[in-house]
Amino acid sequence: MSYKKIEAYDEQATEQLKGSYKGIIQAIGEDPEREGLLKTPERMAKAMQFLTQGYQLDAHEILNSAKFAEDYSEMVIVKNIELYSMCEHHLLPFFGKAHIAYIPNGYITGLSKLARVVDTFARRLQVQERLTHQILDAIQDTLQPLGVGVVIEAQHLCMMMRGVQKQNSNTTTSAFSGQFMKNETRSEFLRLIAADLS
Ligand SMILES: Nc1nc2c(ncn2[C@@H]2O[C@H](COP(=O)(O)OP(=O)(O)OP(=O)(O)O)[C@@H](O)[C@H]2O)c(=O)[nH]1
Ligand SMILES: [Zn+2]
Repeated sequence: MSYKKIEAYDEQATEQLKGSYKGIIQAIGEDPEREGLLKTPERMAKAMQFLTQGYQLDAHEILNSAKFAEDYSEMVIVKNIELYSMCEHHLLPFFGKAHIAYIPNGYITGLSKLARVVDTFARRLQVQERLTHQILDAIQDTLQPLGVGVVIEAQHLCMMMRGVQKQNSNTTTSAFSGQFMKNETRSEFLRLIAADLS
């Protein structure tokens, strides 16, 4: 596998994040020197690097690493790909499911690579709309299929734990290209994932 995976944490980033998180712990009135919190800045530093590892990943490389010539031109759908991301406004998680479809045009990709592309863009500071488009663009640019459809449904903790405090709101975003601009193709995709949409 040629693309980069996070296997070791960056020492400089870890040190910088540790210092910042210690400051945050102090600023909220806690004592970073008490036993339970001693290792917390380091844990947080590593957790944050894990949650933002998408910046180290290249979606084009991922898709190209398993791009196969294949004479299949029906819709390929991978649905219910779970995702965890972080809203760029509050750095609180949003999480849900992505559904991806494409119609090959001479090339297919490894199915797991579609899920990896979701993680590549989800593990960054995001808004759901941009996440949806970035996934679509990466697949469209790399495989140049006849069309791509991406639907994401997610719940945003910044709307649940704080702020407006709505526990049941679900946000759905979608992006379509090529054949999916046609009503018939788009409807087929939406019908095939409908059972999983809430
Ligand atoms: N469009 C979009 N908005 C988002 C996303 N994640 C969070 N938000 C919203 O970003 C907005 C930021 O609004 P601001 O008024 O600047 O922030 P705020 O004062 O914390 O807003 P409240 O959440 O309403 O308390 C909020 O309405 C959030 O619900 C996202 O993925 N897409
Ligand atoms: Zn937010």
